[in-house]
Amino acid sequence: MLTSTQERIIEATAPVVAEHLTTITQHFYPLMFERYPEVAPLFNQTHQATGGQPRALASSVLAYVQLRKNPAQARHALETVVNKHVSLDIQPDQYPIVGECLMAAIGDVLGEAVTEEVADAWGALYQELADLLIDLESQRYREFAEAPGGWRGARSFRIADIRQESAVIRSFVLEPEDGQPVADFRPGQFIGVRLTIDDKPVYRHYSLSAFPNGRSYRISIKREADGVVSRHFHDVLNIGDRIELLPPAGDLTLPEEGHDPLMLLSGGVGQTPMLSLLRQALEQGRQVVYLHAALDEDHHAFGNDVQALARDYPDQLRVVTVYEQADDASHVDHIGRVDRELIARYLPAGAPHCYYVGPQGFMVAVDQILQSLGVPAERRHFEHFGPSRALEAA
Ligand SMILES: NC(=O)C1=CN([C@@H]2O[C@H](COP(=O)(O)OP(=O)(O)OC[C@H]3O[C@@H](n4cnc5c(N)ncnc54)[C@H](O)[C@@H]3O)[C@@H](O)[C@H]2O)C=CC1
Repeated sequence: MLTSTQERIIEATAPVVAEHLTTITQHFYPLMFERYPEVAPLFNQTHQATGGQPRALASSVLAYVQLRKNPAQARHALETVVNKHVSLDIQPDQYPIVGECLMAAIGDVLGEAVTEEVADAWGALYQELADLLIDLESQRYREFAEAPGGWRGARSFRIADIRQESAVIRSFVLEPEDGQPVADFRPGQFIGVRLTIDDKPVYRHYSLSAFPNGRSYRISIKREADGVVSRHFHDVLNIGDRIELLPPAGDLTLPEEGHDPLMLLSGGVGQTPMLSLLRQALEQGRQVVYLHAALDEDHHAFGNDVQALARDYPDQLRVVTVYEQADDASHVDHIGRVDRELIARYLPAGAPHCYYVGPQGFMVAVDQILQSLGVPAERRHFEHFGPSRALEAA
């Protein structure tokens, strides 16, 4: 609980902190990595270079400052952060490190404006936020550990199978070394992966690309030319190699039951969370349009898996395939990029929920088109693979 003096100080200084928050968070990360190099592997360094991570932290802090008086809304706003933390197995003892470095960064950026009282109020606010996150995360760790096939922390898996799905995407089937069952996840969720590369630990999370089966998990990874971990998966790891998995998490999920029609739209490797969402939606008896956009035929992954579902659910599933480039239009529904006319043609009647994942430009385009077609925000669901950001044109 903040004292009334602390509350007053937060209110008075929030606008100036908000104004400088991105500068503060940009300063914060290098400062933290210098003081505590052991936490650096928890952060994808590419997202530092692009500024995505500092922007995401700034917007979470801002959202919390604005919503903290309404606990339900504050918890909802922090859901994405909690999911990322769970998939990295973030623990309570890491919060004081962030708190200390964030306060130091605020002091460095705002200078003399940060009196002892101001620092004390913001320190208390950080502690309130940290306590809430620790509480939400420990609940999630407990629930997963108690589920049949669940665990706490890292569990050791072996690569049981590898399959090339397209020119750039490869699937890895992961089975636990202990031979015991693995817990179900919610279709659409991702899982934390911990590996050692050049003797250093690295963490990532990847969408689970196959439906829960109790025995194994599957992730499907695009090889990125400058991606340290994706190149390691593609170029170094083989069947039989060991990796560690952290709990699954993520809120791009369907309610347990539902009958509203769905439109799922994916671009490129954004199809990974869609595959299990699609199957779940069909099992729920929903009408589904699944639109997938790929660069071309060589980059089109999982085409056979989706066609198999279309055969199993002929009355429920409509598959729409879009290639940016193709010589022959006979086996695609559209050549080029998604546009308003295309989406309008396939958008299910009624009040559909729409889920979309793809490169930023794809998601921005889809979001704007759906909005213009009258799909309200609460029926538009999307997820960023890296730090969250607004769907604004780059
Ligand atoms: N939700 C997320 O955060 C995701 C991020 N990505 C990232 O995006 C990058 C590219 O991913 P790839 O799988 O190689 O995609 P890609 O380059 O193979 O493109 C996939 C599809 O998206 C379409 N597309 C791309 N930009 C578009 C735009 N501005 N408007 C409309 N359609 C557009 C392309 O025409 C193509 O059909 C990668 O770095 C990847 O990590 C990819 C998928 C999901």
